[in-house]
Amino acid sequence: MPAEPLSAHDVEAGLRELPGWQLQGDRITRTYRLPSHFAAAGLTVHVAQIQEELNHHSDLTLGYNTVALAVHTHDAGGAVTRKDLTLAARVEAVAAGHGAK
Ligand SMILES: C[C@H](O)[C@H](O)[C@H]1CNC2=NC(N)=NC(=O)C2=N1
Repeated sequence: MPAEPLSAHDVEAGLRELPGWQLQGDRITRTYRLPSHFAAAGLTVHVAQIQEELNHHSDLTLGYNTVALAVHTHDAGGAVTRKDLTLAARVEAVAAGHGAK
């Protein structure tokens, strides 16, 4: 079933439950800071695993000690959908375990 675009109100409500996530343009975004490059690489792999499980993929960027995500739903014309908020929540649930701030 195609994901439906969320209203601006629903996006804002969803982001209130996701500390550090924000709406930038037509994507929700978050940059995590990690204690080391290796920890950042580990979180990147973990996020990739979650994304494959959900079949929903962010633009995922590994920096020196950062992991940045930017996501919207291509199948919804680039709008933010529930799938994006679900991915964000799944990443939030594991990030601290990698030492992410
Ligand atoms: C065919 C495959 O199911 C689709 O292309 C999936 C893959 N990952 C995706 N990721 C995102 N962000 N949006 C999508 O619409 C999407 N669709």
